[in-house]
Amino acid sequence: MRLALIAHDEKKPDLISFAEERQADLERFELMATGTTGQRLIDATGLDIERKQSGPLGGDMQIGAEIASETCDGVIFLRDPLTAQPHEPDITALLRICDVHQTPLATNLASADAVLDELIRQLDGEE
Ligand SMILES: O=C(CO)COP(=O)(O)O
Repeated sequence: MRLALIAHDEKKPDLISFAEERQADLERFELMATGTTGQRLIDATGLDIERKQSGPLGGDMQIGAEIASETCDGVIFLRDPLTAQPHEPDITALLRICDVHQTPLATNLASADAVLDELIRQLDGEE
């Protein structure tokens, strides 16, 4: 099962803490991330993560393409709701394509736990 991890700059510390707390669970997935998020997560946890471009350079669109291809099963995207992003259209497109494909999407820490728990439940059912 493939999971995407993304965080805006103000939320990267939260995502790193989440990944540290849930590292054993995350290791069960094929992970992908936008560029800077991925590097920060790798540095902090050593998780094996496929890094896409940085978000403003097209990383959100690359993850959107994975969702459109049905090669990404869930997204944890800790958005910063208080800071304008130069690539807002890409962010909107990513959220939209998740809805089009019924891809589980968490946009804050509380729902990140819920989405990860559900995907783990599905993984356990597959085994
Ligand atoms: O901007 C982002 C998502 O919209 C995240 O990109 P980075 O992980 O490269 O910072």
